[in-house]
Amino acid sequence: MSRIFVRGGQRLSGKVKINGAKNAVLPIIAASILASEGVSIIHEASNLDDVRTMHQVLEGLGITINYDHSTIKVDASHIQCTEASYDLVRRMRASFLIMGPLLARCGEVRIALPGGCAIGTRPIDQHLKGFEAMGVKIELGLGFIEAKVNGRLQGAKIYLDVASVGATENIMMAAALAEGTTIIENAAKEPEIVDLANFLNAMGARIRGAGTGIIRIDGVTELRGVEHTVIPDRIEAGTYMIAAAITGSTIYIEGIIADHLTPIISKLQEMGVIIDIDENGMRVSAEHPLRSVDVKTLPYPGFPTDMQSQMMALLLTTDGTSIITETVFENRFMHVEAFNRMNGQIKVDGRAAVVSGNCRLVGSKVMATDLRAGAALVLAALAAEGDTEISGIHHIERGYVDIVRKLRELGANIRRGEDVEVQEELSEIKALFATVRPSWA
Ligand SMILES: CC(=O)N[C@H]1[C@@H](OP(=O)(O)OP(=O)(O)OC[C@H]2O[C@@H](n3ccc(=O)[nH]c3=O)[C@H](O)[C@@H]2O)O[C@H](CO)[C@@H](O)[C@@H]1O
Ligand SMILES: C=C(OP(=O)(O)O)C(=O)O
Repeated sequence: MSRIFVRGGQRLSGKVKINGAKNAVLPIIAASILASEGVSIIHEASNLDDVRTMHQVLEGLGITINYDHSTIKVDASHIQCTEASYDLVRRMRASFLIMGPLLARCGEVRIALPGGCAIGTRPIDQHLKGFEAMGVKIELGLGFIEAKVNGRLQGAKIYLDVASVGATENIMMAAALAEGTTIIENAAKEPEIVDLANFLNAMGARIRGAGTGIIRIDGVTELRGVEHTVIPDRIEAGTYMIAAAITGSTIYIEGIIADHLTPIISKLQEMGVIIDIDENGMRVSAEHPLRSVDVKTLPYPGFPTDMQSQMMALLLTTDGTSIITETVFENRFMHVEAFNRMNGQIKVDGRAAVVSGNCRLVGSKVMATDLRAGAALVLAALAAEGDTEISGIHHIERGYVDIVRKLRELGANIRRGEDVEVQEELSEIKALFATVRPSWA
């Protein structure tokens, strides 16, 4: 099994370039299903496991899709199948985002219930509530959903009980081809939603208000493929900002939209990190000790839950005690156990974690339990004394392009490799077989 090995204690320096946002490109690929003519050309489609999974999902629908050097081309003029297999959908929650586009284009879909990171129960009731309001009949089978609409989807007024990113995206895509107007109230405001709306509008959709709590979609009868460049990944950028802060280093982060990073920038500044923004990126510079701060995760423009575990790694090294409150997902503290194995002192009480600073992090064998938890362990390992071996790295590879190479280029002592013990055992077995001659030989 592959592992990431880190020897802590190196200062970082130099420049790192941010790739296209995973959470923007996935809905945009799903939205390309809506184009009944023309080819959608999507640039900055990061080379990530999740993007490859979405590629396979569309291929499974019989759509022509081609992925080459961060550019995806989708020709969805012919859709041969409206079913998404359990095998693909369980791997990645965002595959569920094909439901809205398929309902709008084909009037039916059969899709497995979604999987993804183990960070909470993650229901889909708000997606389904939106589709039902638009006239869709939904049947829940064992692990499957079957949905159908007679004729076109009907525009509706939909109030989301929680400002769900996925539900906002799924409903917005369905509504783009619906008859009449759809209004989504208490919509999510994340930058990835604005990027999706920009893509849809370029395709011919009529969407207003994306990025605010009320989105109005006037349905149109057809959409066409267009060319689009995905926004930079604010969570990848935030992760490298913390890499600089946790190692007391100065690095330059290139290719960002600073506005999307406001909640992360202001928290880090509160801690004493110096951030200089210019037109190409930002210089992040830190000297220890940094100040401890309290953090509460919230939907955008609040502090992102996808940065909570990375922030926890940093708070272990600051000068006092901090409280982190996770309000978005009910089970997103799985990384605490691994941090405590590295000599961290964190106590969890419901949705709050009390993080003791001034911690002498010590290298250890730890396991990534989800994508961001994995990234946070890499960060903690950069600051720890000695060697850390991180398993479960398939989680990290879902969402970070070349994290090992990028950190090594910044000066980190980090490599990706196979588990040494397993390798040693394998070579012993190979050596044993080499000495055994079968009787017939
Ligand atoms: C691919 C993608 O973009 N993933 C992001 C997206 O996930 P995702 O779109 O799954 O997250 P949501 O915004 O939907 O979830 C937010 C909260 O709403 C709840 N909920 C959601 C839908 C629903 O029908 N009912 C319901 O109760 C969830 O359980 C959760 O507690 O937004 C999350 C919150 O910023 C991020 O952590 C994920 O990285
Ligand atoms: C939780 C995440 O992804 P997903 O919604 O795909 O599980 C994430 O990007 O941190």
